[in-house]
This record gives sequence, structure tokens and C-alpha cells, in this order.
Amino acid sequence: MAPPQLAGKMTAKAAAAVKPATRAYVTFLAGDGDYWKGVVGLAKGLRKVGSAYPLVVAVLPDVPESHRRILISQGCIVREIEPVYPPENQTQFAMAYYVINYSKLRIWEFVEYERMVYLDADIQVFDNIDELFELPKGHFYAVMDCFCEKTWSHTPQYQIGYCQQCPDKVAWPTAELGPPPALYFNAGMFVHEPSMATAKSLLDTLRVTTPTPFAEQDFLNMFFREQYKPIPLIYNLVLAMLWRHPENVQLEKVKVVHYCAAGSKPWRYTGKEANMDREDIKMLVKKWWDVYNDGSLDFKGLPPIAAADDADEVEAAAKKPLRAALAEARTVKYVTAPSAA
Ligand SMILES: O=c1ccn([C@@H]2O[C@H](COP(=O)(O)OP(=O)(O)O)[C@@H](O)[C@H]2O)c(=O)[nH]1
Ligand SMILES: OC[C@H]1O[C@H](O[C@@H]2[C@@H](O)[C@H](O)[C@@H](O)[C@H](O)[C@@H]2O)[C@H](O)[C@@H](O)[C@H]1O
Ligand SMILES: [Mn+2]
Repeated sequence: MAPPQLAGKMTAKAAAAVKPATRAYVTFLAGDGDYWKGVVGLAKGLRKVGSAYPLVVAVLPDVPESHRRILISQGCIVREIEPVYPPENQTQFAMAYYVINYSKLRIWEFVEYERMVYLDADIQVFDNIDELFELPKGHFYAVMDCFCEKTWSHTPQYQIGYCQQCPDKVAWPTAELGPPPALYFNAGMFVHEPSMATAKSLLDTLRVTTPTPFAEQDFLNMFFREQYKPIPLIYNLVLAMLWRHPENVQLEKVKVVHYCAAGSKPWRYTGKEANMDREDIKMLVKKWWDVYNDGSLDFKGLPPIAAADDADEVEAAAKKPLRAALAEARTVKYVTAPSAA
């Protein structure tokens, strides 16, 4: 039985009973590999830019306790989620590596938060982006993707050389292929409003939707097609943009870097893959390591108290030895709204 501070799992019913009280960044961690380093880097990066909101980590059951403890020691709020699988024996239609990403859909069940900004674990935030939490409600905000990498070779747009990042370069042949594809976002970063109704609709729709190569990213683009509103590329620089559409990138203005190009994960970087020997890539990988290795950014204080605004509670916790306070503070109550006064 995991210690209380690691339990983190709140039943959907208990969660639904909690009135929305706060905001948080959220990322997703699966497996026992080295993506936890990405989460630690992200937690320290958000701290460095002075984000006002905590980082919640949705972890699959296969994330080892040792990795969870590292994340808790860095101030993360760890929440275990049930995996989400696409329809039975249809997973062969999605790229195998991406099937686990359907589990990202669980973050719509985090209804103790009225708004969340989702960030992949291979993302780093180099400037404060808290303003995203103030965007008008009722839309799905994310950055437009690029169709030019080989990972898109299964699509008609790749085959004809069309990309939404430069729609005039190769015009979409409407006569032959009908209307151009709807604007398509990269699902490595997005702003969303958790809701049990939306979560249920997502999972019900997934059950009757055949998986496609980009798995949950394709699915989210289909599901939120009417609500999608593109936000500027500075909020999610898909690295391939640097060599595919340099005219669209002003690197000095970029706030969020998404290390999604093959070979660009900083914690595994060798510089050997295509484009990985570029000076801008080397600079961005170093920038990530500078944050990851910066001891002054390690978590020191009490756990984020964004959800608990009871000063007495915080003062009482502050009088306890930090480890005990951390342990106590890691219980589910810190991720839910304070009980009604
Ligand atoms: O072994 C893995 C693979 C992926 N992920 C999570 O799933 C996200 C999406 O995978 P990835 O970022 O590698 O896809 P890409 O954006 O590079 O296509 C990652 O950022 C992590 O949050 C993980 O936790 N463990
Ligand atoms: O599961 C599907 C994935 O789709 C996205 O991956 C990227 C990546 O595959 C690049 O190599 C492509 O070039 C890019 O376009 C594509 O979007 C998200 O970043 C990731 O979080 C996840 O949702
Ligand atoms: Mn990613």
C-alpha cells in the first residue's frame, strides 16, 4: 500500500464533489524510463520563471515509487491515473510509441482545478506563461504543428508538400483533395478546463474511434476541432520549425521549447541525429541542462499551497519538521479545494 503522500488517487466521485478552486500546470509521466528527468527539469523551469501555480504530474501505475519521490521532493503534486487504451485490438493503427499517450486524456478528470496548462515532460518553460490561465474560457488553446517531418509521411499534406505553417508555398489542391485540413495543433502543450462531463465524452468518443498514427494528438484535434484556437508559436516551439520554417521563428521571443525532434531529448542528447549538430539546438539543449543542474532551483519550501488557503494550516505545518510537513502536505487534501468554511 503506497504511503498516503504517494496515494494521490482521488475517486472521480470525490473529485466531482469538490468545487473548482485553483489552477495548475500538469504533465504526464509513463513507464520506468528516464522521462522523470524531463519532469524535474520542467518543475525547476517553472520555479525559475516564478510561475504562480503548482505542477501536477499524472503518473501511470508503472511509474516507480522512487521516481515519484524524486518528483515530490521537487515540489510536484503526484496524481496516479488509470491508463486509457484505444479500442480493443485496434492499436496497430497508432504509432506504437504513442499508444500510452491516450492516457493523457485522464487530466480532464482533475476537476479540483478549474483550469490547467498541459505540458509534455520534454518541454521547458524559459519565460513565465501564467498569462495563459487568463485566456477567455470556452476554447481549446494550443500551438499549430508542422507537417514537414518524416513522421508525417503517412499524410496527403506531407506527400504534396503542403504545410499549414506556409499555406501559400504549396497550395492545397482543393479540386482533387477537397477542403484543406482543419488547423492542427501539437498536443505537447495546451490550455484546458477539466470537467467530468468532458472527460466522459472524450472516453466515450474514444471507444468508438479507430486509432490513427498520432494517437491522442489526432484524437484531440478531431474532438476539439470546433473549439480550437491557435496561440502563438512562442508557447510551444516544435524544434523542427527551426529548419522547416525558420521564417516563422524569432528564437529570442520563444517562451516554451518542445524537445520533440528525433534525438533532441536533452537528457539523452548525443548530437548524432539529423539537425542535432545545429548551433541553435546545442544552445537550447545547454539551456535545458543549465536549469536541470541548477541547485538553487531545487524545491525547498513547503508544498504548493495554491489549493489550501488556510493560513493556520500552513503555520501549523511550518512548525513541523519539513519531512513530516511534506509527507502530510502530500495527502490528497492539498490537491482539493479547502473544505467549505
Ligand atoms: O516513455 C515515455 C514516453 C512518453 N512519456 C510522456 O508522453 C509525452 C509524449 O511523448 P513525447 O514527448 O516523447 O512525444 P513527442 O512530443 O516527442 O512526439 C512525453 O513528453 C512524456 O510526458 C513518458 O512519460 N514516458
Ligand atoms: O502521441 C502523439 C504525439 O504527438 C506529438 O508529437 C510530435 C512528434 O511526433 C514530432 O516528431 C512530430 O513531428 C510532431 O508533429 C508531433 O506532433 C506531441 O508532441 C506528443 O505529445 C504526442 O501527443
Ligand atoms: Mn513531447
